[in-house]
Amino acid sequence: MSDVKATLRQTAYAARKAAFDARAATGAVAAATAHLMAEIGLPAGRTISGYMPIRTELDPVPAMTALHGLGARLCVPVIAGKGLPLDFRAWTPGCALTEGPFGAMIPSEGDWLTPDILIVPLVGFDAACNRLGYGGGFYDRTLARLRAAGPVRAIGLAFAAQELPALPVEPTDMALDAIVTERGVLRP
Ligand SMILES: Nc1nc2c(c(=O)[nH]1)N(C=O)[C@@H](CNc1ccc(C(=O)N[C@@H](CCC(=O)O)C(=O)O)cc1)CN2
Ligand SMILES: Nc1ncnc2c1ncn2[C@@H]1O[C@H](COP(=O)(O)OP(=O)(O)OP(=O)(O)O)[C@@H](O)[C@H]1O
Repeated sequence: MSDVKATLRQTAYAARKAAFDARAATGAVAAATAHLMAEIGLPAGRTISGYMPIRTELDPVPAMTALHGLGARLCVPVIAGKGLPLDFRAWTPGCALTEGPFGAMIPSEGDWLTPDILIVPLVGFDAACNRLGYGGGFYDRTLARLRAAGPVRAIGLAFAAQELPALPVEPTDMALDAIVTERGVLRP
């Protein structure tokens, strides 16, 4: 299973890099941001997790900045430890950041929040909204914990080129509620 996923990861990385490199010409980030804002709906009073992009991930910061301006509380993931769910620390536009594990920036200080909407980074996805990440299982553990506690919406954000044929699904894999790309919104 992990071999199959590793091969799929390589395919999705290459596709993501090509889409990332072309993003200024395609306008993919602005288009995906607009679809994401529409999918989220009214942000006031919500606690929404975004992420600080690493490598060639689609940049969610324009959407996070807009959502903050519309009255949402924003937060970003912080790795608590191997095999543990993610924690989420409050983020505001321009807040002080330090480098966390794997190169993702994390807020230097701030409250720990529990998101009710998650904007989820990913390497690859399929038409059923299954998600392939970097292989740490962090979002699977996090979504399992959050969904056990109450309703949450997990929205993947990706370039359309990151779509793969049907992914192998393990019992611990948590599907997303929707995936937003520059082409629109995909639902399972
Ligand atoms: N922007 C962003 N922030 C995020 C995540 C993410 O996917 N994107 N995460 C989502 O979970 C967490 C970070 N998780 C990560 C887990 C593994 C690797 C990684 O590069 N893994 C290596 C293989 C494993 C290793 O070297 O030990 C790799 O892919 O080469 C990166 C991030 C929290 N913050
Ligand atoms: N809720 C869970 N409890 C225990 N182990 C889990 C859980 N969720 C995932 N795992 C384990 O984590 C490992 C990595 O999972 P997977 O390959 O699906 O990660 P990923 O979704 O690609 O990574 P990430 O979410 O960090 O980006 C697997 O061995 C899986 O069994």
